[in-house]
Amino acid sequence: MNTDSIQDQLESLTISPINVKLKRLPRLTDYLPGLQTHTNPLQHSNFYHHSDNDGFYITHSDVILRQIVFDFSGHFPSSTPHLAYHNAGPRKEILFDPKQVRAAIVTCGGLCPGLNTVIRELVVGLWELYGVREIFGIKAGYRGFYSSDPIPLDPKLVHNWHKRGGTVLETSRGGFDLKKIVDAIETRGYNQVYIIGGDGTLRGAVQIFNEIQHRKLNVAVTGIPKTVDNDVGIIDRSFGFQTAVEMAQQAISAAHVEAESSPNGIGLVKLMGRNTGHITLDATLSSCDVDCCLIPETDFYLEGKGGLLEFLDLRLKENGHAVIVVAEGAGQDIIPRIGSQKQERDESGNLGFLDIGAWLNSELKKWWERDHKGELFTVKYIDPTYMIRAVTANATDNLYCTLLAHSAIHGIMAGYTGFVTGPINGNYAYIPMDEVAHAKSPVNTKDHKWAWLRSVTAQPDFQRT
Ligand SMILES: Nc1ncnc2c1ncn2[C@@H]1O[C@H](COP(=O)(O)OP(=O)(O)O)[C@@H](O)[C@H]1O
Ligand SMILES: O=P(O)(O)OC[C@H]1O[C@](O)(COP(=O)(O)O)[C@@H](O)[C@@H]1O
Ligand SMILES: [Mg+2]
Repeated sequence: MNTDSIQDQLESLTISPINVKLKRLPRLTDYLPGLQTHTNPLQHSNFYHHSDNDGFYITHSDVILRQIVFDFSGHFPSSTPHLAYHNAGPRKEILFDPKQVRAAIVTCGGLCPGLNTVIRELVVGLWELYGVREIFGIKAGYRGFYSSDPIPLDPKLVHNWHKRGGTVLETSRGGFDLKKIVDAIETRGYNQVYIIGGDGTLRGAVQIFNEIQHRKLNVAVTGIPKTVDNDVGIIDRSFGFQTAVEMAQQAISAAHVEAESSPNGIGLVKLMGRNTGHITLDATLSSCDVDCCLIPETDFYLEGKGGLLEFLDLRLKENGHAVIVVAEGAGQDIIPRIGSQKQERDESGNLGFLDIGAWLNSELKKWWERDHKGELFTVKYIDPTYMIRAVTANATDNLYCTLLAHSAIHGIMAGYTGFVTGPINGNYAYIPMDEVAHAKSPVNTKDHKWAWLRSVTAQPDFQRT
């Protein structure tokens, strides 16, 4: 169909009913049917003006479609159901009496810019929007539930936390003991649990939620997805990611300056990215200084036709310098392991990596010595690791963290449980927690963005012919 006829067709298109499948969210009333409802205290707030039909309150029938891009040339609407999620936001009726709420907040896993903003906004939101007065911080990750006393939190205490990197509550890996955690939740009398963490944390949160249901406790659990690597699926992107990309760019700029300022200079930057190359990819695309971007989602090799060394040889001849950016999880298969060297795991069970940056640095030097002995050459290796995540969130991420925190509060107050809040197509949605805990988000090397990267760098595709 040509463009004009599609235009004509769209001008008068009637869409027949779309086949939508709404992702059901667990609610406390699923297993505690007698719970009383309360009017949302925002109804009496001086700051929020709302009437019944101004759209301020979100109803259970307000949904967000997962897929918003369609092919109108005959495939829409299809018989395959379109997934939909509940829209986040305040509900007119809530399932908690704010005076009875005892909220617990915990941060788990690695750091990410914006953690303190989420904590701050959970505290301020619970306190100011709903009038909750019992809010507790759990120290140092999951183990804090059973191994230390909680920290009472209030808006005064947290007022400037968004200006600090890291997490004031502290975090840790490992220490997940389901029975001890749920026992502690029960004994301490928490009835709202806010768990901020990545895929591992969310898998633990699903178990906590299941155990709470099993014990029929009046406790709602929500997850707030945190990952500097942006490797959690379904949501548009994770908080802190943009900030990390900005920081990564500083390292790339420095590598570029160093490389440009030496004959045959190579700038080599290693960035975070355990299983995904999102930070590396976005930092490369936004810097425009990178000659080759290496990520875990695609293999690469050094020697021979179409390899990295041949490519660098050409770039150095053409430009006199080159910049390589590599994600920490890339190239793990090509680094030789010494003897019985095993891949170690951290306390959470995540595989440790061989150092791709240090290995490339040494291989590049060996290559030059072998093939270009006597010619000037330098590699400047920059490994900013923790510098890209141990910073405060930028303005965009701060705003994002605030909306996430408030959305999580509204959802829990409405009696939803076992859910995660996150943006889908730019709108905040409530998503079943077990779905997010298992959804990955690799870089798609078949899509337009990766093709764009390849066109910007003109790097090899590393497909051996
Ligand atoms: N499959 C799992 N089941 C229960 N708890 C888990 C699981 N995976 C990780 N955890 C716990 O979640 C916390 C954070 O996990 P980790 O993988 O370190 O970070 P992240 O949540 O950022 O992925 C740790 O306390 C860890 O013990
Ligand atoms: O903090 P650690 O244990 O040194 O871990 C570093 C890892 O943490 C990350 O920043 C993020 O990992 P998580 O999302 O699992 O917390 C990875 O990019 C990196 O490999
Ligand atoms: Mg993880």
